Amino acid sequence: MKYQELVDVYSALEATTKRLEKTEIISEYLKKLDADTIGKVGLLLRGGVFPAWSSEEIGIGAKLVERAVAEAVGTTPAKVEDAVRDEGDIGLACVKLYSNKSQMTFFSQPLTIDFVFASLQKLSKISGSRSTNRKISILLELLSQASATEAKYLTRTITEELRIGVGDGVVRDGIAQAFDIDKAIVERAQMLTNDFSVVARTALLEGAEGLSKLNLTPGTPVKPMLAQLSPPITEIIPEMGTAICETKYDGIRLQVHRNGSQIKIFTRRLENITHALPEIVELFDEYLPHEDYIVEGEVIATRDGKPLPFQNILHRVRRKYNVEEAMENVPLKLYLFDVLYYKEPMIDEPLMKRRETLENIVDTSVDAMNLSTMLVGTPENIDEIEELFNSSIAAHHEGIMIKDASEPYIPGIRGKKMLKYKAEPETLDMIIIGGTYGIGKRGDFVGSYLVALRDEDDEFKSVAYAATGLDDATLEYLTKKMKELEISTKGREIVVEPKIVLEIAFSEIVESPEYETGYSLRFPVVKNIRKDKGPNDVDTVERLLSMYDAQ
Ligand SMILES: Nc1ncnc2c1ncn2[C@@H]1O[C@H](COP(=O)(O)OP(=O)(O)OP(=O)(O)O)[C@@H](O)[C@H]1O
Repeated sequence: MKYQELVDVYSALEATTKRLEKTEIISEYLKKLDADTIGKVGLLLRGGVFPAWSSEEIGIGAKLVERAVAEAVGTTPAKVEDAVRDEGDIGLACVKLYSNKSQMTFFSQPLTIDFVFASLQKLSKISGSRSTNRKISILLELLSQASATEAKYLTRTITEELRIGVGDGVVRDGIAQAFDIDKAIVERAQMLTNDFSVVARTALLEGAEGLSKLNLTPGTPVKPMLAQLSPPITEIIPEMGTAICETKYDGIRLQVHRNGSQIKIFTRRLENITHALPEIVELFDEYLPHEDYIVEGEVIATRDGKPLPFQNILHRVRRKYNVEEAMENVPLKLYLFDVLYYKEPMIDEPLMKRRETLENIVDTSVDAMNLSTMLVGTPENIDEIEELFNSSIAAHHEGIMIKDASEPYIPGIRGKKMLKYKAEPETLDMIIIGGTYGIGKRGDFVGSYLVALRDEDDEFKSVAYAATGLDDATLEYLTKKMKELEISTKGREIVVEPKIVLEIAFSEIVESPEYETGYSLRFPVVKNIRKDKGPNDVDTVERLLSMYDAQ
């Protein structure tokens, strides 16, 4: 199957903002594909060649792509860089450069989806000495055979920014429509496997029945169930009837998988961090049965028995070297709160049953291994729930979680069945898409950051400029990062690739036509750089709107 056909689909998708049209385009295209190709296209439509659960990435920097483009079209990297600055993106720059292409390719064959897919996967595996040359030669093989539009989307895929306004939702709807399957069935299959290649292929070969059979597999991470902000305890508990109320710990959420004798640890972004936490692997090996399981919990860093701020645990997890030393300096403590799989999938069981299973399988006789502190809350013991909240705060934790005891585990959903009740006001995680350099002495620093939220098509929409809450060292760090991610700079305004996530607090959400969301924030303050989060974890415009309605 020719790559150009997929590229025509990309162009059609980019040309419309209407969700139904996008769904129709995808569905019509998918119907034409065989089982092998549809698996690849399932991933390529989302701009990648690895499933969402995989930590593999193409891993090619913008500069290297610019070098390869320069060579492919017979110009200099500086000219390519200029074109990127003028056009605002490597893809559009390619369209311009390829129209003036001086290099002729002899015996050029059309690119196929198979070849593109295999080459992009190969790129991620190259490391070590002379790796740059080997990467360039793979890039050149692709780019010298590419048409202008192929080069546009190839370079965007390689730099991991496809920009066709297609999120998981549209791909899911496209698959559902192509094979006449209920959207909810496709969605569930995607949430459980996190792999559009498996979902698309199964939909084609086995339809709804095959998709319904897909389930969790220990070893493959699943998107976690997320929490909404809780209304007052006195309101929500009568509504839920029976709730499991637990201390909310301020650490990092871990999903721990055992498959045979292998234990793997993933973050909530499905990143494999097993290597950074050897003592946690050991704890699981020793204090849980040697059965296949998927268990979730929060890990916190402690000193003298007291919890340390979240940043400390982040440093532990990010560490690649001197892990042993860090183990001594930052002792970790685990608080397990859910089990998704034990010998068999458990997510459809009510939370109360899952909690009972967890209590039966975890040996908490060692200080580091714990279950989350919990009580069963009902309208009759609201005072005890309030007491749990107070004691959690007094012990320097964040607050409490309030979870409906009768509910299943729904991966990837931020629903009403799992709530958080915190002492601190709510914040939103936003992505930096640009900024403004300061004036005078501060002229070298980006002092004000244009932040954005994710819409339903995974496009970033601006919300506010945040300029408060940063010390000089952080300003310096952010400015350096922004320069690395720079797309263009005009005057004092810089535009960057959306990669850095900031946690922003604010006093109020207000309507504002100046920003793309149509809303803005009063008194935005940067609380943290969320190095543990990426573009996919950025909060949504929908969430902003629901907070606006709530205020
Ligand atoms: N007992 C607990 N049960 C469930 N989650 C817990 C618990 N203690 C701490 N947590 C953490 O709280 C998070 C739930 O809040 P939420 O879904 O809003 O995640 P978040 O976006 O990281 O928000 P926050 O920044 O408030 O933690 C979980 O992902 C988990 O990391």
